[in-house]
Amino acid sequence: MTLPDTPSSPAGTDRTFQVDLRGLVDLLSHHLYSSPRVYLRELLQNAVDATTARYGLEPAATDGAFGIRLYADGSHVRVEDDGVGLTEADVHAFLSTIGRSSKRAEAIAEQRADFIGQFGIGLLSCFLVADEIHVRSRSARTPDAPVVEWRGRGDGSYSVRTLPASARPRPGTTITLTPRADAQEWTRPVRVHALARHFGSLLRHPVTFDDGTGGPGAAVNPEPAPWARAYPTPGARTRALAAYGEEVFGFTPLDTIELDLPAVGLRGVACVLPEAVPAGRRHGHRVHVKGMLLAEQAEEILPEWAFFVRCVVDAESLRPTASRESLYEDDTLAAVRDALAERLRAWIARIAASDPELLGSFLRVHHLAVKSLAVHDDEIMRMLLPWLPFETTDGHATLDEFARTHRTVLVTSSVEEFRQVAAIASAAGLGVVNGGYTYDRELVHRLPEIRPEVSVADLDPATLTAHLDSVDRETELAAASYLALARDALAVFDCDVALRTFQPASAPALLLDSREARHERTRSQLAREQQGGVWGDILGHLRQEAPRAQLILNQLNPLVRTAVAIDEPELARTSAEALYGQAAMLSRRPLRPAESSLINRSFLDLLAHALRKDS
Ligand SMILES: Nc1ncnc2c1ncn2[C@@H]1O[C@H](COP(=O)(O)OP(=O)(O)OP(=O)(O)O)[C@@H](O)[C@H]1O
Repeated sequence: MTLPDTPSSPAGTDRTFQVDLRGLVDLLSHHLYSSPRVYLRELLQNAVDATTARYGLEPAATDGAFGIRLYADGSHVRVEDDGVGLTEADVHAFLSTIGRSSKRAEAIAEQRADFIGQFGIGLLSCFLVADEIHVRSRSARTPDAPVVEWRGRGDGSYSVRTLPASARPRPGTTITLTPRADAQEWTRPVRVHALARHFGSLLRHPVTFDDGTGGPGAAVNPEPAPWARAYPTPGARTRALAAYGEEVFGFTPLDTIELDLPAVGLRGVACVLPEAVPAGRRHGHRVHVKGMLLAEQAEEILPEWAFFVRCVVDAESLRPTASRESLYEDDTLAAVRDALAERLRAWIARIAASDPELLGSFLRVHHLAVKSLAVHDDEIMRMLLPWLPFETTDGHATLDEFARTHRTVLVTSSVEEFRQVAAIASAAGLGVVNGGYTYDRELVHRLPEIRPEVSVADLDPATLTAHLDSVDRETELAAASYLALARDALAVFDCDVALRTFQPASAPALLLDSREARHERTRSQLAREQQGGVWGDILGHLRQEAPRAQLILNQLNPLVRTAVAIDEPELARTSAEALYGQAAMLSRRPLRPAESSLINRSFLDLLAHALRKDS
């Protein structure tokens, strides 16, 4: 491919980047901001920063001397502040230069941390709802500078003119937007008011809203944040925080935990969820920075295990990203996350020590979260392990209750193993805990650390078989030929067959089939299928001495007694297959195709036999 000849400029001529403003606004709206509504947050944020700068300039000014007024009458949206204002030079430098921000200027470097903005792009978000931004400003830093008017348009053009002092008698800035017809949704008075409340309810400078109908402006942030107010009693404080949590999140918290990290100027409240959430599903938290709502779904301020709370926090020193909808993952954020996690642990420790009723309700709902925490946290494990509920052969019980009746606690490694053995183990007087759920087995094994008198062991099929009573020699001999037939019929499943007595007598058979045994069977089956091939050799070499599955027939069961006495070989075989099928179904593990067809076949054979007998 040849490039067309283009008139080339002499080497080394410097040119200036051209910015396609429409393209840039499109980029912001589709990739940076989640919705056009952020225009109002950016306008408010600029007004707040300007007001903060004005207080910096006039530290003696009384609280509330400088405010922010918001108007929306359906045709215009206007934000007016008593902030530091702009001179004509400022307007050229900051308003007309994308990416430049007065808040990064060296002169105010020490104040930079006081501002929310820093990127110099926020104002562009106004183009999401309007084609033109109109700014009229008067500088408080240079009081005799003329009033300056700037009009910036979405096509990238702008104009600046100066006006006499009477055009804006006091320092500050007024920004007016004339919304496009397609943006009415975001600029209607009711919506503007709602957005102002949404983003600005915790702002520290007074903000009012006026819908142009002539009434007095409504306060957007009439009260300080609930944690910053004074209350007559600690109870009143707790109730107010819970009511705030309910207003923000829509649920009545089980409890509230006040958060206060002076080092980063963070305050807020964590609301304990009254209902369980699926493990690992993290809930977003509301993060305000310097009062401005930044993120509604921030996950990063708490560790993963803290999914039992939702927080509202307001921080001075967290850094927003450019979209201002999430936080920079920096050292401060990591330190905040650790410190907040510590607060939650302290709350758990406090209720564990002093509020058993609350602890009970908390663990009923959030035991999964606590288990995931206890696995990595020795202190929480020691404090709470005795109180945590587990599925056991005595039903749902805390480990403390369970260990009182079972000095040896057996634990299964899977839910299905527990299902297989629970009824029989419990009838044999064994105490078994279902260790198949996430964290449970690991936690049960740590019980002796806090209850040294208790021992914990893994329950394997052999342990259980050892607890089942053998039958007497005579019975064993009488059943020998049936057992041999049954072993032969079930050899394809690598399953041994034995006769024992165990309770409950209503259970005809028990299939002890550990996960390792099943893996081993799958492996040897593959090795057989691949015989001679490379894979067959490899799999053949991997043969392990894994336990075989065991079908244990219950001599106490009337059906089994009849079966072992059958002298018709075909029927005996079918009955063994049927007993295996029923025991496999009872274990509730997924059946293999060969097992399903065995169940079908044995059912039909037995049916045919029964019908033949009747006819
Ligand atoms: N209400 C205002 N009063 C005074 N100056 C303002 C006002 N609004 C905007 N400015 C000036 O315009 C500049 C650009 O504003 P813009 O919102 O685009 O960026 P920013 O606030 O500096 O940073 P960010 O992109 O993080 O919001 C500001 O740095 C500030 O100098």
